[in-house]
Amino acid sequence: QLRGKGSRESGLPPGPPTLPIIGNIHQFPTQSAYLRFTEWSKQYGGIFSLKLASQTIIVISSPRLIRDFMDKRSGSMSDRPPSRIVDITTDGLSLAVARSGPVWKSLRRAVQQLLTREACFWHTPIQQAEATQMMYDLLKQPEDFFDHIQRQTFSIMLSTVCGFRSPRYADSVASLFFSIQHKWEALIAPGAHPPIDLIPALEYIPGRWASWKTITRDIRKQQRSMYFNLRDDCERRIREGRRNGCFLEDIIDQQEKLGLTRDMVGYLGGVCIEGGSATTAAYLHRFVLCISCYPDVQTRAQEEIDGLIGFNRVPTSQDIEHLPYIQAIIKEVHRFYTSGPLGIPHATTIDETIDGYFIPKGSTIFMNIYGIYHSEELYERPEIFNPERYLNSEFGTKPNADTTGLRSDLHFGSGRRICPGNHLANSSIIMNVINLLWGFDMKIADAANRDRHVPIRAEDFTTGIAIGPKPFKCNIQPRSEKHAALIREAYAQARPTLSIFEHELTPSEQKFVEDW
Ligand code: HEM
Repeated sequence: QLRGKGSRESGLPPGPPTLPIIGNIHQFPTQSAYLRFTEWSKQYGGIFSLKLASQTIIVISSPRLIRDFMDKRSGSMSDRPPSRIVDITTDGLSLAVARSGPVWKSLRRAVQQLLTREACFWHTPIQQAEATQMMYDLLKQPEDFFDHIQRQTFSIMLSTVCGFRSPRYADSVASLFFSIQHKWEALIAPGAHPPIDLIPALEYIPGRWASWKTITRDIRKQQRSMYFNLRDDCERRIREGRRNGCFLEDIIDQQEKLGLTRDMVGYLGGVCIEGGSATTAAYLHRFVLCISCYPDVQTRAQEEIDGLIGFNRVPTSQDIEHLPYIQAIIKEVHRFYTSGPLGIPHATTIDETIDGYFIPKGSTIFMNIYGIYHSEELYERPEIFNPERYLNSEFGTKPNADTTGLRSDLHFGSGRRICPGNHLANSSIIMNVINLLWGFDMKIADAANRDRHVPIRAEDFTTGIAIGPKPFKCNIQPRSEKHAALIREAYAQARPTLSIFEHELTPSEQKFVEDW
């Protein structure tokens, strides 16, 4: 039975040499797999394979192959790899990591109602009001910018999905959510836990020698408690005749038609909050990092925005149409260090061939977004944060680069699994980027790094499926007293919109809102 195990079958794409039985297990990175995958892609090309015992892994780092294989043949490319850890934690009910099949289909159909471009239009007022509170938070406690960003992205999702908000970060449901989410993402990242899917016997090792068991059990308990409580609150409000038009109310109304169980409804709310909070927060953290480490970019962006808006009003997201350099910054932050460098892995449901290679049914497919965004064949000095590249060409690529298949939203994934939250994410990003550049000067607080261009250092980033910078210090100050006054005024005007979602605040949150 063991004969041939671990070796690369003929017809598979090339890849690093394998060892008998284990294949490439010994070389598989336990963290930041995107960096190793990118090195291998330089050696083995736009498609390469790895063997983890009998399991086949395919890594695609070519935009053309992503288009031809993952987008065009999405029907057979939209499964997720089986994962015992995911099953134990979520019972297979978490949309983002669920296997394709009737459960995923029902969940995906339901989530799309919340996230169409038209539906997102209705979420704009709360997004705008939350972005305004964040500017106000930064006036009051600039040193806590990292938490203010997380609070904001979480609170937007909580309001749209569950109909109430989280006005502060410390000791709140927002901070609890992020602590669970960071553990969850780190647990399911490629290579982060023992290979129990390949060696099922590992599951029988007693818990005291297998820390993943305790972590998995804790995350399951914490996620279910949070997500099911949010669902229960919503059901209670419906029973008491106190609807407020949130997404979960619609879902509960249509539960039968959509084929959802109560557990699925709970996980649906939870996965929207998961999908929308950490990724967008990580983007904004990266934005602040890049913009504060590249002061010349910040100055140029502020000149552009001052020329359009001046100092007599706060910006709105519609201004973005007239701000080409800031549009370029938004794209460059995605390219420079994308939130999900390998996306979420897909899996094939039938045997496939591509470019003459054989891809067996059940292969795990990684889309190496980081590798594409850092390809020297596509980008001039990809390791430098340089928004100007997007003023010179649509995709920011160098002259004569082969851009076949490249698209500007690769960071949202591919095919039928493509991120359904892209419209919501884009509008939050635009609002916050414009606000921050208009209202604040951002400088990296570490004297050694000030005014020096940041290198990309993986060790400064979290590890997990979605990554962002680890907490860092940044001096954030309003650009003038006039800006600060306009922010205070805008916050006062945003209060009525925010208060629509404040019907269930705890007494201490209520006091916070009154005193803030
Ligand atoms: C900057 C922000 C965001 C980034 C970079 C991002 C990126 C991604 C990526 C790469 C995937 C995997 C796609 C694939 O498998 O091919 C994904 C899936 C998903 N995202 Fe996002 N996302 C963001 C914001 C959001 C928001 C605001 C929501 C709102 C609810 C959301 C909800 C989801 C869900 C539910 C899935 C799973 C889809 C499925 O498996 O069918 N994301 N996202």
